[in-house]
Amino acid sequence: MKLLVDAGNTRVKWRLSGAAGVVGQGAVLFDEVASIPELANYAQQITSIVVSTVISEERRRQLNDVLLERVKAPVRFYWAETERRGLRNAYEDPARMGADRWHAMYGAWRLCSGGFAVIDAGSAITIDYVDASGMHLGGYILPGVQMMFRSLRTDAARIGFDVNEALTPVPGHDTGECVNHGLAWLSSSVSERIMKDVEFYGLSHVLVTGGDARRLLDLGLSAREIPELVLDGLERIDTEEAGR
Ligand SMILES: Nc1ncnc2c1ncn2[C@@H]1O[C@H](COP(=O)(O)OP(=O)(O)O)[C@@H](O)[C@H]1O
Ligand SMILES: CC(C)(COP(=O)(O)O)[C@@H](O)C(=O)NCCC(=O)O
Ligand SMILES: [K+]
Repeated sequence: MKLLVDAGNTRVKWRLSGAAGVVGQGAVLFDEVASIPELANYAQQITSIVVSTVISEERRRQLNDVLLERVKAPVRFYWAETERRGLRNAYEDPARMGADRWHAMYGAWRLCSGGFAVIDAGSAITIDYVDASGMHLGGYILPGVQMMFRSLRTDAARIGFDVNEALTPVPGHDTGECVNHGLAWLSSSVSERIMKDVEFYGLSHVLVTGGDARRLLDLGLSAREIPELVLDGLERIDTEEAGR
């Protein structure tokens, strides 16, 4: 069995894959990784651990140690690349790109024929466009919704509000509404702009993933949600590398 891990800045998404397919998968906070039941239950059957991560080097080492305490199997980390099977990275220095972005793009590349947009609504929101030839046109990095709520709460003295994540992008009549509706309005504006870009670049597919994907969909993004797109791309890459 193979344990696949997508360790983002908020949650660690994991998948246990066996010969017959997915045995289990889930998402936990970083500090909860040690308590994933499948790690203990399948420790003897896991023969490799495969990781895509964007966390700090210190946390990467901690994650590596937590996994190895429970599972005696080789851990392999995969990072963003210049090119793979026709998908070409726009970054001059691909090592600077978050591994999750490359793995999500690769998952989409293997899934779709034609150009596509990939949106990963996580701690940060990433948007990447790839044309039908596999050329990465480039992308955007935006603060995620929790990051935006936190910044208002910590950086503005007189803004007190309860987060209710109302999905009503209409003008607010008090501080709480101005903040909650404001972020809904901003998210709906992002969704609308993505749809305009998709038309402008002639892309055929829009894929969305991440913990806040549903929010963007509810605020107007017309896209196909693939919750485990990063893990899908990571699994394909590891399978290809194993076959070399
Ligand atoms: N159980 C949860 N715990 C934390 N965040 C969650 C949860 N469910 C949904 N979310 C939302 O998902 C976002 C994190 O998405 P995720 O894709 O896990 O991020 P990352 O890949 O950066 O770790 C948070 O900003 C939050 O709004
Ligand atoms: C932009 C990100 C923080 C998104 O990560 P996440 O929100 O999923 O934790 C991550 O892709 C990253 O650390 N990127 C490095 C910079 C870059 O991609 O150019
Ligand atoms: K992510």
